Amino acid sequence: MAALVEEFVSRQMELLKEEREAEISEARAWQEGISLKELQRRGVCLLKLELHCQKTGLYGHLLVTLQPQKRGLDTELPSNSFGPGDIVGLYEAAGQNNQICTGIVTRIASNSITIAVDEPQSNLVSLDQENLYRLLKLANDVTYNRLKRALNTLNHYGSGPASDLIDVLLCSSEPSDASDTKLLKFYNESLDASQKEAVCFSLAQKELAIIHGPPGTGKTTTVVEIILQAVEQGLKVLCCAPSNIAVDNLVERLSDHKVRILRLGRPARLLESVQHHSLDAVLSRGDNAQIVADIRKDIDQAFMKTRKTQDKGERKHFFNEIKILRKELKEREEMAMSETLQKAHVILATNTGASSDGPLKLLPENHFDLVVIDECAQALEASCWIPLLKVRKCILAGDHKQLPPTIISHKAAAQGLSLSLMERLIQKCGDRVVKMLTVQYRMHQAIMQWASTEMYDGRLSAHCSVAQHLLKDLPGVAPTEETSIPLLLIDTDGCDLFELEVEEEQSRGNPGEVQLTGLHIDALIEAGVKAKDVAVIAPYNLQVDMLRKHLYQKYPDLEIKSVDGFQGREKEAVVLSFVRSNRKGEVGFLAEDRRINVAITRARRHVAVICDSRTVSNHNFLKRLVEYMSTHGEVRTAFEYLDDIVPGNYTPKSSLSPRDQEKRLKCSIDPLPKTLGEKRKGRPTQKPREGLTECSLESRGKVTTSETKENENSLKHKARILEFLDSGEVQLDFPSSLNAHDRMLIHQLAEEYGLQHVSTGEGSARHISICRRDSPAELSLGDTVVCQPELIQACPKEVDAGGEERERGAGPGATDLKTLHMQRMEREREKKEERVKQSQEANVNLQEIIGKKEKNVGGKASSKSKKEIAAEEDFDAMISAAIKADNTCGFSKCKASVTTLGQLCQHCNRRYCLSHHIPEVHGCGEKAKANARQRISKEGILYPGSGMKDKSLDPTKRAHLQRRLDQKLSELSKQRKSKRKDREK
Ligand SMILES: Nc1ncnc2c1ncn2[C@@H]1O[C@H](COP(=O)(O)OP(=O)(O)OP(=O)(O)O)[C@@H](O)[C@H]1O
Ligand SMILES: [Zn+2]
Ligand SMILES: [Zn+2]
Repeated sequence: MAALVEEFVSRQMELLKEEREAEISEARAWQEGISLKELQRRGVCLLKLELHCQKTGLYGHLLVTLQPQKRGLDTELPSNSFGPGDIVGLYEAAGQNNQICTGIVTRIASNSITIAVDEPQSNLVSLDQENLYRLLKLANDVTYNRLKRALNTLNHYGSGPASDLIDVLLCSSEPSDASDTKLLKFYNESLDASQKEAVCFSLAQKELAIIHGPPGTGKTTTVVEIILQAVEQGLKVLCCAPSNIAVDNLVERLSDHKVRILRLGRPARLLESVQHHSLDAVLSRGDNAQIVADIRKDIDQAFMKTRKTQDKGERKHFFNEIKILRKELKEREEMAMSETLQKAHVILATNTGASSDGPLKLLPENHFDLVVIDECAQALEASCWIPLLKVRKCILAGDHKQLPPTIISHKAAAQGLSLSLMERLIQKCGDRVVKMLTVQYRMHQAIMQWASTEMYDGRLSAHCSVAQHLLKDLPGVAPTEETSIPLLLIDTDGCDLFELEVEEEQSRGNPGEVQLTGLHIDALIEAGVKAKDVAVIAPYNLQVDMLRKHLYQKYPDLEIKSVDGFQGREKEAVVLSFVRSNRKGEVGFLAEDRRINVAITRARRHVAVICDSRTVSNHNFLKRLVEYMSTHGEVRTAFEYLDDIVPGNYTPKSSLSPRDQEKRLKCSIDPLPKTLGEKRKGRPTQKPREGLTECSLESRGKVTTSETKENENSLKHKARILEFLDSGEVQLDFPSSLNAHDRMLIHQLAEEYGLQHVSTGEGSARHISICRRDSPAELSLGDTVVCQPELIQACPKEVDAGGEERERGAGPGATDLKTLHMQRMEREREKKEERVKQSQEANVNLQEIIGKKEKNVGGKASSKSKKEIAAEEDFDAMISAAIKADNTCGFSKCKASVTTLGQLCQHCNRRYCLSHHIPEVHGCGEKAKANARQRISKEGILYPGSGMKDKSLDPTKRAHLQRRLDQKLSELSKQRKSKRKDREK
């Protein structure tokens, strides 16, 4: 038996040593050969500090408060990573390495930092108001030493309270039979059956009970009930967790009840309900407090005197006085503290905070009856042994299907350091010691179901209060497409939104996904979701940084963090950027299933996953996630957003290799899925790639795209077309500034009304025109290609033979884009049908007029030409999307470029040069006035100019952006070239 313990201890020691060395060498590699200035920049050093004050704190520790040098301009400390509990070295600013003392940070504010100085009694520190000092963060070995001490104690454990427990936890000894469960009166009557069962079970067990609490199942609620019941039974409880936050969480929850609780260590949360129970606060309310305060004052005064006097003898006298005062102080404080500790029903601390070199040394060995460790699956096992050695029984709560403790050394982790006590015991003892909570109170059923199946044996169920809840049910949130679905997959497959390859960087970023994330967040916020209710989660720090840069300014309340930073938290909506997108199919960090589980299960009402399904599907677990999202949620392809994220990320025409161009061309010359009149035949004939595409095709039926903007635009275009039909004019030109989507809308509307439509002009001047079929003019403008009979003949086969013919020419990438495109078109068509139905209902009169027109128009247009034009147009749309800002002025006869200095008229949607952009100049005066009147009466705001809010950029800014864009494009194409070369080598 002793041998088993010894073996366990020596193994743990080895792994901890390994970890400690990794920690130190990481810190060293990081600080070596670096100037003090650079260290300050990295947040681990504070230069040029002056003494603000020194006081005597708890235990007679000297508390030194430092602040930035007043002479300097900064009254604030530079940004830094100092925090309470950090070990620091205090140095004189002059000279390289004269350390005065070490200490622990007790308080840090924006303009001051306080440290508690560890001083040997012989070397009393006295700092000088005139001097300058600096602080350097030191490697903290307090934790390591405490872990080692606990393991050593375990190794030589005699007959203390924990002997039986040690046998159960480490040796072959079986847990004893449980005592009879008593009928309990629950403090919290609303506990569900699985929670009540867990409470009764935990109390009845003799040595060990484990509560497995999957996300949102009320683990803490259950633990609180257990603690209350234990106190009711007269037990003294030591309650621990690996992090200060988790401890504070329990303190807060317990503080609502009539139990005496005491929080050791420094609370991380500043909540009154938490601070109130800290040891300092409790002591300061005690009987002894006044006396102790008096003594401290005496010490401080004696200190002042030592500084004033120059006389050596006198100084020595004062120092002696201080020593005596400190001794008295210490005795009185310990007495008060011991009393306080004895009186408490529940003492809470971090695992390492429960160490016997802290206040707990003041309690007798048998004081505690029960240790409860929350978030046990995230603690190093050695740290659990610190509290465990004090009791005969423990209750462990946590979820080993979420992330294990963070470990720096890969080797140590691989050899078992990341295996938590909880997980190890479940492996060892099995279900006999475990109760799982099975009702969850967080996630929509659809979000939960995935996690339940993948991680929790399908045992979870969603409480009815959350099972169907959606973002749109939140107050102030409008029902939009985004707020009405629990699951959304935005797939970048085939869109070339690759991850960044940063050399010598472990971390990864993906600018395309950053943009997509931004667009989706825009949609959520526009619908009324509050930024503070949204979490943006990425597995890589680089991506987190990039997302912050992109989003914080716009939405400061957004929380953007790594997965690990969100464990234990929840948000109404979660947007996940998976980052990885590469040809090799590497998923790296994502391969940790528990990380993905944590990420997804933070969400209450909505999860959006942005990923490259092709890359991430190389990992089976992720593949199943993608499949789940595809069958149970909505799938969009990033392709649908490309219009909006061009040109920063999308490869423009100019920088494509000829082959790529050809590929693009091929894949985009797909006819639109059989347009009007041939309903439901539009599905692509080619075989979709693997599961995903198939799933997304299946799920497409559920899609109810209703982006309000799109509708608005479509109504606008429709109105214009109706106007045109009424006007008796022959031809209607749409501005070349229209984006690809608008062109598609127009194309569809033209089809709907049996109008001829065609793209005219070259390059940037290209725009779409429509005309009547019966018109004698038949689009006879200059260089316009009308209906292009040659083109139809050039590739009749392609049009007729359908998918197979085209597939031959296009590579796999092309097939994907094609599929995506087909899906989009199918959706467009469905939407259009919906719109037609709506307008039929609402606009009977208008429809009658159109009906007459349509008769005149003569519906039999060449369907081939339609398809051909559509295909050509789609290609055109892609290119124009890539070089969006590219036009000439919309004023007839003006040839000025509007690429950099153009402005879009909101009324006619054309882009004009600076001399023609005023509505009155180019003929939109009336509309502008009407609009302004409307606006003024609606918003009560008067905008300058023609009464329209000018959303366009100011010209200089625009020019600047254009230049940056050009630079970026040429950079990208250079990069691509050099990469290709590398590959060829
Ligand atoms: N029996 C219950 N009836 C109603 N609501 C409950 C019940 N139990 C827990 N909840 C609610 O579920 C939410 C989560 O509870 P709690 O904080 O205890 O969960 P947890 O499991 O500790 O969370 P985590 O998964 O982050 O560890 C809380 O809002 C809580 O009020
Ligand atoms: Zn002009
Ligand atoms: Zn205009």
